[in-house]
Amino acid sequence: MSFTTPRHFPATRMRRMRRDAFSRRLMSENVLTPADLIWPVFVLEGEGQREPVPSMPGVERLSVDLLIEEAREALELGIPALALFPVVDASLKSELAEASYSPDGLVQRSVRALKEALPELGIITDVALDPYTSHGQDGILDEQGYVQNDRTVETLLRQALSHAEAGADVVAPSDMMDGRIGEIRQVLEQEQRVNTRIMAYSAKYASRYYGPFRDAVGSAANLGKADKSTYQMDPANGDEALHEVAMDLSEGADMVMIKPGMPYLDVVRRVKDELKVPTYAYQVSGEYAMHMAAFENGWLDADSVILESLLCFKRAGADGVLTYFAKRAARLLTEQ
Ligand SMILES: NCc1[nH]cc(CCC(=O)O)c1CC(=O)O
Ligand SMILES: [Mg+2]
Repeated sequence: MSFTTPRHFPATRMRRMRRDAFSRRLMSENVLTPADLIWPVFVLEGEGQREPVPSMPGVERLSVDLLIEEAREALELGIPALALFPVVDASLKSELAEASYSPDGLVQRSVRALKEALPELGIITDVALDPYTSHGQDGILDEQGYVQNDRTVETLLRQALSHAEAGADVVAPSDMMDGRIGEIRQVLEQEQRVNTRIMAYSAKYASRYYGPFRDAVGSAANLGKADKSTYQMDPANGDEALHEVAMDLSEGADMVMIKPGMPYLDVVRRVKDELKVPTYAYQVSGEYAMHMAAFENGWLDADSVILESLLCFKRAGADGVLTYFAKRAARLLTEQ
């Protein structure tokens, strides 16, 4: 018996196709392109304002004039859309979040300015009250501190309509109240806004990976130790995500989202398999912060890990990814 010759030449050697770049490329099942990326951004009042977010190195809050310049680059890199989040001054926060639907609020003004400067760039607005409430919850509280569903939905309707009227292409309710997609859809139809798309944060989990985002928009201090588990989903649950997504679709959502991203890719896969609709995932602030911490320590190679992390969303079935790495990734993809 010779040890230099295998006894059974395998008919299948998986490594044959991996031997050369051409055959690796031919059998590649998924591809990441700039068209898969949505860039979440934080907008500030004022002009010429730029503030770093300490727990998200490389991410800045920008006033809209500077944001337009950054957004122009994103558009040139092939990024289809950005998702806008406001940093609301503490003096405008209240129990009832009235500032959320002001026609001249920061978001509404920023949408108008962005659409005027860059009409082809899709603008997605966040429909939720947490940047506007004095307590940092996504809704309006009763005397016991419980977030009231239907009372909150009334305010979300006004907020969503004010975004649509400012010119938002997509409104994205991230609040997890029941029934809000159907109500928003009905109001948009009534107000002749039939082409305003709804991206529903359908399966949004009560996650601690949102911490750096809450620092960025300044809701962390107001929220304190309170959590959002009476309306956001339990990380233990998967079937429930399908129920949530199916309901939002039946109420009129055009796109659905799973959030957070990387620890929840099984949910993305299940949603895509079962419902076969435009499905997005959010690589959230905590995922960004973890990566950046490792990059800054020299523990992971930034460029290749960023692209790998985003490609894996595609493999899991996502049609697109909201990621703070959007511009960096698009630049890398353009250079490749
Ligand atoms: N409704 C607010 C909202 N919209 C997006 C995020 C998180 C995004 C991120 O962590 O990157 C949150 C935070 C929360 O629910 O507390
Ligand atoms: Mg729901």
